[in-house]
Amino acid sequence: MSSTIIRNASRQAVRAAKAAQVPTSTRGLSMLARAASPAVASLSKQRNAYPLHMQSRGVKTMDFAGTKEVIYERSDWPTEKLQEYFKNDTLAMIGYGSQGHGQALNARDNGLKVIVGVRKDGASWKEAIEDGWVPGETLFPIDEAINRGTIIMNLLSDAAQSATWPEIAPLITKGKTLYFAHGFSVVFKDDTKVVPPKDVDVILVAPKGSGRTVRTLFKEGRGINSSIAVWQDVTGKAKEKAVGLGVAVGSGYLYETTFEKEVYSDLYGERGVLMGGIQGMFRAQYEVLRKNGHSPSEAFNETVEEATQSLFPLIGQYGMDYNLKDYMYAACSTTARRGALDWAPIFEAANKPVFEKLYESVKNGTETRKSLEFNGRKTYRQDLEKELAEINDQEIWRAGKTVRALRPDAKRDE
Ligand SMILES: NC(=O)C1=CN([C@@H]2O[C@H](COP(=O)(O)OP(=O)(O)OC[C@H]3O[C@@H](n4cnc5c(N)ncnc54)[C@H](OP(=O)(O)O)[C@@H]3O)[C@@H](O)[C@H]2O)C=CC1
Ligand SMILES: CC[C@](O)(C(C)=O)C(=O)O
Ligand SMILES: [Mg+2]
Ligand SMILES: [Mg+2]
Repeated sequence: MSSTIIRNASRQAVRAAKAAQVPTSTRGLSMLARAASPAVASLSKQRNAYPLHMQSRGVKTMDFAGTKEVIYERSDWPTEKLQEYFKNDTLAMIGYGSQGHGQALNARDNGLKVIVGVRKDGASWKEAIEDGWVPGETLFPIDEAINRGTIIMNLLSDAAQSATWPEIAPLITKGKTLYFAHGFSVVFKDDTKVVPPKDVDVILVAPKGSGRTVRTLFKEGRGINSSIAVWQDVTGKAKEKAVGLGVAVGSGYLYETTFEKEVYSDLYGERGVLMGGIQGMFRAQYEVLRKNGHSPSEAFNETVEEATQSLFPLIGQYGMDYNLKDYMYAACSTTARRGALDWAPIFEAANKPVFEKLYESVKNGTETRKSLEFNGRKTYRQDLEKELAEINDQEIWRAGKTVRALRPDAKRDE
């Protein structure tokens, strides 16, 4: 059974490598094979089952649809090397939201010295204690954590990074490293006023997934993909540190970018297909079905449930590769294929102007200013919760709750 899975994944990886014009003997196969089959990834972890040619061997240049890019892999940074490299460092995780939590716990589990810094009266302080951080030992108020740290990981909310900068900036003294998970604060410095001191390395590791996923993938022995970038390299080691820290916080592989490219693409993606776009598209389709007399369950199933349970995972595993039997199009009927091929360009044309507008709004700082204003309010948590509760209360998501409860594997605590 396992050898069949590996053989199939290997074939898929070879095909994918050919499509990407990468020689099949290169080290990219491990990543391609893992993308092709999570089953193989888990088998590999359990039994070290990868054939040699599929094992990952670190930094490499790969061909992404005709463009060569450098990527870094966890295999270049085994735990012993991480621990040795950062043996004189204290990672001060400032902020304990979704990312702070995931990255701090992963780095701690990788054997690095990590402390957490958050405000004492906030929700994060309590959450950190629940996760085993000890006040006075590994959990401190923000200023004290920065004083104790050598690598200052500023993972406060983007708005809080701006609001707290006047107090934080003087504490970022020569010899420390300033680390972000987003390009927001320094790229939009005219709005945020975050200008790092000239004598410290400034780096970024931006996981391309939620902090919760950063943690769960790490615990499963897998790894998120992250972007890395350098804003300021004083020591000549900034990039190396970024890669090492990227691995320490749970990345499986890392792509090199710039602070600007990271923040533009990130703000754009989350407002677009990843969150805002998909939410809007789901709702529009659902509402039209309902207006035409379809029941809530039918409208939900045909819009969200089938997408998340069946078709999107196929895209995740195989993309749209027509060579593979299980890719999304091949797995659907010829009737569906015909209709989808006809309608895809119509949706593309309708959406393109919206995406153009969105990109412009990101690049000219409008999105940043809105975020700073809203998330900078004292009442930001309550204000957000109120709006999110309104979404929860929309019929589509109430119907979804019942649909999910019917899944045979459903957790019954919703
Ligand atoms: N969420 C994600 O998965 C991703 C996030 N990022 C980036 O990582 C960084 C952190 O994001 P995320 O983890 O989502 O955290 P949030 O944006 O949810 O921020 C939460 C943290 O900010 C603190 N905070 C908020 N306001 C203040 C304030 N005025 N003073 C002091 N502390 C404050 C909160 O503390 P308290 O509990 O005390 O309010 C909490 O610890 C951001 O740069 C974000 O863009 C990057 C990739 C993905
Ligand atoms: C998609 C949202 C995100 O950009 C992320 C999880 O990557 C974020 O800012 O949370
Ligand atoms: Mg993101
Ligand atoms: Mg983001």
